[in-house]
Amino acid sequence: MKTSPIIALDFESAQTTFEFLSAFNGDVNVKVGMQLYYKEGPAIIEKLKERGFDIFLDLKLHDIPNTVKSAMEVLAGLGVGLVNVHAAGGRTMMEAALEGLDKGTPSGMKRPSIIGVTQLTSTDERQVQEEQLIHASLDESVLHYAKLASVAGLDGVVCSVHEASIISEVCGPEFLKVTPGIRLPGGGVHDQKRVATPVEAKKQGSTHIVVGRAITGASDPLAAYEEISTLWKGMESIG
Ligand SMILES: O=C(O)c1cc(=O)[nH]c(=O)n1[C@@H]1O[C@H](COP(=O)(O)O)[C@@H](O)[C@H]1O
Repeated sequence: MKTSPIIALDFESAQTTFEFLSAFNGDVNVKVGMQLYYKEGPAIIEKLKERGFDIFLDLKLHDIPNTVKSAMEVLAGLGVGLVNVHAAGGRTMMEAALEGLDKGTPSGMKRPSIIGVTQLTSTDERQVQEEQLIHASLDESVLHYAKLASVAGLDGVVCSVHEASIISEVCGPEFLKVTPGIRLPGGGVHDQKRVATPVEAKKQGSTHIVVGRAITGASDPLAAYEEISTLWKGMESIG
């Protein structure tokens, strides 16, 4: 997947999605999540591919290994660039996901990259301790899941910007660190807990940023995208 920001297409239908995308060209990366995929099904992927977009299909699979393997076998045929699972599903489940992807990728096509969600960016320290009853810090939990994903053979993880640097140190700079929770300085945080700016994301070693409402909710989405993209890419030439 290109390193451009990934726009989260959290829209209710194909119609609103394509109205929004009419201002953008195929150079942007897009993310299709549960809402849009459950509404429109695989057809939305085909339509986005026709427009030339690279696609992150964010369905966050988490089930028994056999079910995840079979589902990944189906998703592998869609021609998306990136898919994900919850790392909390465990090593065997992640290995099964990878096996399903390998099996389902049509010959001549590249296997989609696969990443494990560590701790959602809407999760904070208290929830890890009290709700998940994990007797470790949030950072330790994220790193634990990143190591588990790495051992299972996954290409990377979803994490917040705040854990990207330690994950790079432990799992290597090539290991994907896809970071949502991106906001411009002073932007609304909404339901996110671990947020950061595009500049911070680059400094901390994120390989990709996922941006939804900071772009889709802006009065001028294209201008917001370009501002975020410039901040994100601008750092590349420095660092
Ligand atoms: O896997 C994801 O994409 C994801 C993981 C995570 O930990 N946090 C997270 O926000 N996301 C997704 O990233 C997007 C963030 O949207 P905004 O908060 O509007 O920028 C949403 O589509 C979420 O579903």
